[in-house]
Amino acid sequence: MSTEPSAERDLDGLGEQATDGNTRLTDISGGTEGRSMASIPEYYAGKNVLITGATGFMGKVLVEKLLRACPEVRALYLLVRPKAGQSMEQRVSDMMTCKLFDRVREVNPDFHLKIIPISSELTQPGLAISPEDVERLSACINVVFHCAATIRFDEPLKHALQLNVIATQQLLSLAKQMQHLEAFVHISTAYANCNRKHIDEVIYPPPVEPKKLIDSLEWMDDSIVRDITPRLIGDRPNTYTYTKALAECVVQQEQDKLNIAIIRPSIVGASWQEPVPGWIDNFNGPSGVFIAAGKGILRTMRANNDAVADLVPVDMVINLTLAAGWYTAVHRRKTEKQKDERPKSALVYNCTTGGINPFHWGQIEHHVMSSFKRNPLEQAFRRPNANITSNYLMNQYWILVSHKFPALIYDFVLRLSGQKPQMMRIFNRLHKAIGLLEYFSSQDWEWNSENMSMLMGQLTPEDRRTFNFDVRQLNWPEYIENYCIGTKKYVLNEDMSDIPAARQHLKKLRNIRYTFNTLLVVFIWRVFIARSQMARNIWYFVVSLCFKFLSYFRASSTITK
Ligand SMILES: CCCCCCCCCCCCCCCC(=O)SCCNC(=O)CCNC(=O)[C@H](O)C(C)(C)COP(=O)(O)OP(=O)(O)OC[C@H]1O[C@@H](n2cnc3c(N)ncnc32)[C@H](O)[C@@H]1OP(=O)(O)O
Ligand SMILES: NC(=O)C1=CN([C@@H]2O[C@H](COP(=O)(O)OP(=O)(O)OC[C@H]3O[C@@H](n4cnc5c(N)ncnc54)[C@H](OP(=O)(O)O)[C@@H]3O)[C@@H](O)[C@H]2O)C=CC1
Repeated sequence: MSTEPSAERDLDGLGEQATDGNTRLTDISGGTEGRSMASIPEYYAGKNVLITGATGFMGKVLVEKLLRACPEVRALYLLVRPKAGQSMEQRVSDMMTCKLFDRVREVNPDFHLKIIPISSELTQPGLAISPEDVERLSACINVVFHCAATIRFDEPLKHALQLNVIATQQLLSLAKQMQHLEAFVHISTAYANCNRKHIDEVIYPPPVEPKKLIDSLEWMDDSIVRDITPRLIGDRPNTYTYTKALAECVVQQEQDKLNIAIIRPSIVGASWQEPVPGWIDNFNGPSGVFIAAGKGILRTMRANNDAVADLVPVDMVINLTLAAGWYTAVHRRKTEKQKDERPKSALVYNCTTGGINPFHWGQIEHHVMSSFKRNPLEQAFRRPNANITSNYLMNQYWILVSHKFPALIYDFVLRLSGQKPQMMRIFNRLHKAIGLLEYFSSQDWEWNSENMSMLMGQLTPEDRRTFNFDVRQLNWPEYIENYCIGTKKYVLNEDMSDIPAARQHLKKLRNIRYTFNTLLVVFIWRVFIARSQMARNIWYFVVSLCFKFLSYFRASSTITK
């Protein structure tokens, strides 16, 4: 149960209203309401759903799962912006041809008819939605899933604030105009409060009142904002976690007007089972690190072997999100009797694995390496052999020896053959990226995830299977193997039939390394031993010592026989 001391029973006994205004689920598995509720697919049948961030990693999985597992859903309205010379219609139709949608395409080839793209640029006033579309959405939307955000760790504060906080505020205003809205589900991050070691399923007081910050940054130019950013974000590592914390506060401010759920996933990784094991489409978080290690580029990284790696598969996060949407709407919808009641306060779901089924960075390293040795990536730079260490000096040493030195040699060879040097540039980008991730891999956090467990207790056995987010069932070695294969298949678009050739390539690299090491020894021998009398004397001394030891052990083993 919650660690917060002052909680009083909620009206229907299903939740606890704490004095901080946050609500936590109590044990309701025996409650009658859960049993009388419609199942998840029944609930979404005939509903109009609005999704932001649908072109992103999690948004795509959400759209796919909703279409596949809730085939009676009426329509999905996706807020999408035109990008890179493509219209929003073109982007959405490209998205639907992606492999991710193969399964739903098999079952319902006309699934695209349920998708209605709405042009929207979230950083613009009114989200740049046309008045006709606003009217349309206000009249028909029943559930909102807000996934859009900038997840870049190095985003300038003004932009991160604009997208993660102000856009959320504007979406909430739009939601308040929706006459038939039953649930508003906001996707946050488990790291929004990473300045704390123990994180409950509550919304913590924000580092600053969002409105005050928005007003003050409005008149400042970018260079001033850049200068004061470190002071503002304080003990948070980046503008991403800082603005996501502010966004939670903005959402909380509307909790008396809307039925709200907040989902806080930790590090979202490739899919566990659905629609296919290992589906992933980006380099964010650990995926880029795994690929760099699999390519043999990354050899060292600062991480704590014993710290919990709080990875959570994307399909589990989406299953929880859909279940939370259902629960928020069904449990919190005002009944005839409760017509005048205000919605209850927002429920927060920490969607994490570490407290229930922990796995550590050291184990991840081991399984990633062995998986890429079994299923190598094409054209690896070196044989995969990355080591993580929490020792700063050790890491710096290996960066010099295993990153910079080989990059220099490689670029030298490229220059000699008339090509443009590139390896040092790649390493510089890699160092920047892993530098931003190290904060998360060098320490661990404790999340209370009771609302997640309690929500599971509310599902029918059938829903529990279809919308499975039981992280106890995760078999980590198998998951990591599929994750690595997924990066190969879906991010790098490599063919699995090329694995024998990739293995041959690794053998070639191993032979090159043996040859290189032998040549190095011969070189050292020639330069230092063969040319200097003192080095020769030391060498003979060491060799004779070895012989003496050897004959001593031989003699002692003969005596014992
Ligand atoms: C074995 C060892 C085990 C230990 C393993 C430890 C792992 C320890 C993980 C901790 C993880 C914590 C996660 C916190 C949990 C959250 O809350 S989730 C939010 C997670 N957010 C992120 O991960 C975002 C982090 N990324 C960034 O902030 C920025 O991308 C970086 C790292 C600053 C790099 O910025 P940049 O230099 O501007 O580069 P960017 O344009 O992003 O991409 C670089 C290149 O990557 C490629 N690329 C990037 N994205 C894509 C894409 N979607 N498709 C194709 N190519 C792409 C492209 O080649 C691109 O280059 P070009 O397009 O220019 O040719
Ligand atoms: N990935 C992770 O590990 C984690 C993610 N989260 C949260 O989950 C949510 C989804 O993350 P994820 O899917 O990984 O992120 P992605 O970066 O993959 O997707 C972000 C989405 O937001 C949209 N978007 C960004 N800027 C705008 C804009 N100005 N106007 C309209 N749409 C915009 C993007 O659209 P476009 O395609 O046009 O750029 C894209 O659809 C986020 O809220 C994130 O904070 C939480 C914890 C971990």
